[in-house]
Amino acid sequence: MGFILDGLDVEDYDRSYGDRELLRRIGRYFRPKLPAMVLVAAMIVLHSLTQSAIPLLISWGVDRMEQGSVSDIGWPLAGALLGIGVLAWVFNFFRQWFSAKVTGDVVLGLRTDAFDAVLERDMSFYDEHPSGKIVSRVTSDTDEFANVVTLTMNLLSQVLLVGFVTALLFFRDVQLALLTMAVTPIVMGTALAFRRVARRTTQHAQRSLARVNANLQETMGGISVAKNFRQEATVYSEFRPINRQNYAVTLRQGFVFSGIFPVLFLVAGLATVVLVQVGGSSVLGGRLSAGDWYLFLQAVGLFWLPLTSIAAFWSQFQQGLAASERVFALIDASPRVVQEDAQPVGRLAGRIEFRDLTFGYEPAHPVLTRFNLTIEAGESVALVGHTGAGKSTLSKLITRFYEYSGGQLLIDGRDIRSFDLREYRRQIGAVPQQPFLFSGTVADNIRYPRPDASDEEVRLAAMRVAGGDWLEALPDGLGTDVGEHGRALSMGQRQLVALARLLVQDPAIVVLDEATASVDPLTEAQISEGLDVVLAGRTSIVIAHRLSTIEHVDRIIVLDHGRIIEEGDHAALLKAGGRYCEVYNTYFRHQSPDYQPGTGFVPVAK
Ligand SMILES: Nc1ncnc2c1ncn2[C@@H]1O[C@H](COP(=O)(O)OP(=O)(O)OP(=O)(O)O)[C@@H](O)[C@H]1O
Repeated sequence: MGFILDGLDVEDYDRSYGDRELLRRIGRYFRPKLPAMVLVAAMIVLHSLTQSAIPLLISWGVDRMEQGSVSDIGWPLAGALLGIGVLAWVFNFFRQWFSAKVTGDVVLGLRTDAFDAVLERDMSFYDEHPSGKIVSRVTSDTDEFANVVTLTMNLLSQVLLVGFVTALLFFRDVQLALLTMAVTPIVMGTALAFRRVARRTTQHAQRSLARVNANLQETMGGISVAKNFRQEATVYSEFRPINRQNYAVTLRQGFVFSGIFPVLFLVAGLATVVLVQVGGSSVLGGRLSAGDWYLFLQAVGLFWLPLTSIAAFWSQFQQGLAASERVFALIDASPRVVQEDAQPVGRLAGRIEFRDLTFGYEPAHPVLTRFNLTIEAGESVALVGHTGAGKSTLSKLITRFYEYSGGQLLIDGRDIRSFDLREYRRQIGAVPQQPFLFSGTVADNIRYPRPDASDEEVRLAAMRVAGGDWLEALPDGLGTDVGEHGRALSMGQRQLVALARLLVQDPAIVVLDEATASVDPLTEAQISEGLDVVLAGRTSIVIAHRLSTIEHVDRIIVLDHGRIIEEGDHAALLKAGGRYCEVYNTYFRHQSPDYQPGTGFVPVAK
């Protein structure tokens, strides 16, 4: 069992809602659909009425035949049955049509809300939860919920049918009707007992599907790395147990679910046997007409099927509730980045001050402790330090992707928590090491931060980056399709697009993680030139990987284990012979144009 359930634990944002709370939430999505639902209800009533009229008509026919007048009623009876059959078909058609519309609209609403929630989540959420699992909540879980909505509509119709048939049975013969009813609690009781186990196995199945999705998503994302390192076998061996687990869990779910029907049908079959026996002797004893007996057997047939599906419905209903619970948990996941106010931001000058700031991805392991740093408006700062020193962490706090636990982060002297977050982020230009491009053209990507930017603005922005020479290397210039994730462009070209995109955004503060990937000297020169233009007049924090950057910034900050251990400009720091020289020797020395292997070390004072 251990293996089967490994890794299927709840996510930390999962929560349990009471059934009533869940139904109330679901009800909110149905409320706007009330008129369509009234129509569906009307169609359900009419359909159930016509369906229960059929055995009634036939039983009347049987009684008449018994009295020897078959030729009188043969054709009218056949005509009436055909008419009622056609009516039942029409009512059913409209019921299905309207209920498909209601279901579609409700799922549309739920999925939109789930997607909005996904967009709203903090970056920390994405660090902690694999994107495949999140995708699974937005897709499979909302689908699961849709199934339940359809089922609920069917159930309503079946409840009505059972209601009509029960009334009919009591009307014809109270004793036989009571006998039929006696079995009902057994059927319902079996279904209720089944309810718990069904819900649990379903949750496991949903979680294991989410694991499969997460694994697939990661594999697709890193397929080039896997192929590069010839790790296909490892990827496969990681996927195999997850896939096997999904198989085992789904099989178990199937086993549990398929268990209920044979049990319910057995109970129903035994009850029918009793009714045939008791009803048959009543007919022979003259207490019941052959038509009534026929009606009973037909009605019982009509009665059991809905009853068993009502009972089985419980488990499927639970399945849908579990799915909706997961979607609501995603929608309700509480944000960690909390703004205390939503003050208008205005145009920022860009002064940044970390004041006694404490932060850790996990509270128990702070990355920054009482950290202090002031960056003046318009200043360019390079962050250097060994891996894990805390460089990206500083940029993630400025972009407000993460919440800090102590101290203050002030922008232009104002608490970052007091800003309208959307407005604030519009003035922060963040460029990751590998700029992400969306499918579309180069122009679409440059326009991304401001969709209303004119073609001319886009062209000017592109021209300002290295004089626009880089566009000549693209087959269709600005109209070139960048492919999925920008794969049709070289890494250097993607960086140039990202720089032009920043110019269109026109942020007050730029946070840039320089690419480590080497590009050809021409593109390198174009990127350097582009950077000069983009960073001019803005506060810039560059996680520096290029020698040309550290040589040109106003100030270099050397970080180590979340502390500033040195700061100053390139020349002064080299002269000081401190920790900066170590970093220089490790990361930048070989980028010098006069570099010869094994030379260019700067002495480090002991
Ligand atoms: N999402 C995360 N969850 C948990 N810990 C993290 C996360 N991101 C970074 N850390 C930890 O925080 C510390 C600082 O990491 P950070 O990414 O800021 O370093 P860095 O100086 O930018 O390193 P690099 O040059 O390798 O990008 C490291 O110990 C790292 O392991």
